[in-house]
This record gives sequence, structure tokens and C-alpha cells, in this order.
Amino acid sequence: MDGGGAARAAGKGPVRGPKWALLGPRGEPPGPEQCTFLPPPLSGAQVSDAVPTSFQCSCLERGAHCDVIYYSVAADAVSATASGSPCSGFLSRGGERCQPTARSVITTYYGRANEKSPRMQTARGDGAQAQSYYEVQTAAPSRPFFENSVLLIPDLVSRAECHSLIEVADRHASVTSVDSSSSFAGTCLHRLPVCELGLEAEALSFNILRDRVLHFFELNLPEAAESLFGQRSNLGRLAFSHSRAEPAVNRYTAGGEFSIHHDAHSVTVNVLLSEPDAFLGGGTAFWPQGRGSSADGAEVVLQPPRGVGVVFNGHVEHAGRPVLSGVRHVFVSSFNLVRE
Ligand SMILES: O=C(O)CCC(=O)C(=O)O
Ligand SMILES: [Fe+2]
Repeated sequence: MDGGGAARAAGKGPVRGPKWALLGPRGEPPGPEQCTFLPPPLSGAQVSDAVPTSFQCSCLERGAHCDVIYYSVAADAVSATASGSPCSGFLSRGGERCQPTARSVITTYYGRANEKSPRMQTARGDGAQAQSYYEVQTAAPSRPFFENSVLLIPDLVSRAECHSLIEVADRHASVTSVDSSSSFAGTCLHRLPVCELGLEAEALSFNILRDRVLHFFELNLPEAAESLFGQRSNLGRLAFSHSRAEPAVNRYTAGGEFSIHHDAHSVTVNVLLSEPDAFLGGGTAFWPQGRGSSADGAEVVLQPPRGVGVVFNGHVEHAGRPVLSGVRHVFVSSFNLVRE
């Protein structure tokens, strides 16, 4: 199945969050009653250009409409979803085939309806050990990792690990105050450096970065590793250099956001730690590279599920979108690697 499509019907009233809908076998859009479809596991699926649109949606409150993104996926991905059988294309860290626990891996949509849509696709490195991951091309032209490219690594951090970081961050947040002198801080964003969260959190953070993220580069993006760090293997022998107060857990309460910036390091890794029902709002907005800050407002907002590693280069402008309610926890780290 290829080719995306979209249908438009009038929508009035408040716009609800984006939904995904599968196109039918001939590319036809589903009826409004189907707009509550969750995305299927996307492994092996080529997601076509999706055109965000909105239509009156009977499943939501009267007077509201939701943004629907229609997309088509490879037929085998649909049948894998329907039968509940494990989908192909993902390997566990132990090397076995598995279904990504991050069910949808990504919800992506444009903040504005008529922008050219992003391309999202599964990617796979060349090596025998390569892991599957996703790439969101935020604009054209794009080059994996280096230009208009955000990589998504499913299951980078386990549920139990997310919970342990949240727990220690919450405990720490309750006895420390927000540093309102720092440039990013409002009272609704508490940035908790991992080095203040205890040895266990520090060890976990180091493990995520060295044994998972650097390993990911070695397996999947050896050329990027070489160009960034001067070598394509043994990256774990180099030392991390972070900006002050990173790695950290960002803890956003209602109204909390992180304004547009770039991280100015070789690599950034962000991981949502919170459960899906822990907050409303949030997400990370990305702007195309090299076009001047927010000039055209053509942002892509990613709302990946808990545990997915969101990886991008240090020139990419991005922002943490406001949390509307609840608490959103994100593990954040940007780093260079240096020889000791
Ligand atoms: O909260 C987010 O989604 C982004 C956070 C961020 O960009 C940062 O901490 O540098
Ligand atoms: Fe950032």
C-alpha cells in the first residue's frame, strides 16, 4: 500500500489532540467513527506523507473536533496488528525478535495544519547487530542525524527504570526549590541534575548513555560516530562532557515549558519517563535546521511514549511544549565525547 491521503470535513469548536487513522486498502480515509484508532506498531511500516487535517469527530464532546492524521502502512504491519502477532523488525537488546513495548513509538503532527508533513520511517543500520529505530525527517533536505533528522530508539529505558528516576526526582524536588535564576526556569519547570539524585540514578544515567546510546551509534551509525567523535568503535572509552547540571530530569508541572533553544553539543538524548496518563500537553517541538529561529513556525511536535530515546544533533532548535496538567518527567542529556 502506498500513497497517503486525507479528507476534510468542516470542524468547529476546540481542536483536540491529534489522532491517527489508518487508510483503507485503496487509500481511502476511514469514517469519523474510526478516528479513535490508535497507531499500530509501525515496525516495518513505511509511513507515507501524512497530511494533517481535521474533521468533526463524533467520539469527542459535541462542538469539538480533532486533528486526524491519515497515513498508510505496509499491509503486513496491518495484519500483524490485527492478529496481535509479534511484528517484525524489532530486536530486543538480547537480540530476539520482539514487539516494541512502545506501542505507537511516536505521535507526530504539525502545529499548523497546512505545513508539508514530515516523513517518518523505520530505519535500520547496516551491521549484522543493527537495531531497528525510527527516523522523523523534520524537513527537507534531510540526512540521518545530521540534518532535519530526529531518531527514535524504542525501549531505550525500561518502565521500571523510568519509575525509579521519577521517584528519586520527585523525592528530591520536594526538598529543593526551583532555581529561578537560571535561564530556563519558571516555577513550573524543576530541573534536577542526576548527580544530585544519588548513586543509583547516576549509575543508571551513565549506563543509558554509554551502554545504550553510544552502543546505538556504534551499531547503527558508525559513520556519524566517526565524524562526531573521531572513531566508530570503543566510544565507551571516551569521557562524557556535559553542560552544567546535565544529565538531568526535567520535572514540568502545569504551565511548565522549555523555550526554544539548541543544546550545542554533539548529541542530545531525551527520554520521556512519565506514564501516558500522568500529564496532558507537553511534547517536544522541533524546527527545521538553518532557517532562522521559528521564522516560519513550521514545527513538528513529537510526543513519544515513555522510554523511547529521542536523539538529535546539537544544532536542532527545539522546545518543551507547555504541560497543561499533571507532571511530565523527561530525562535530558546532551554531550560531547572527549579523550581523557
Ligand atoms: O522537555 C522537553 O521536551 C525538552 C527539554 C530540553 O530540550 C532540554 O532540557 O534541553
Ligand atoms: Fe534541549
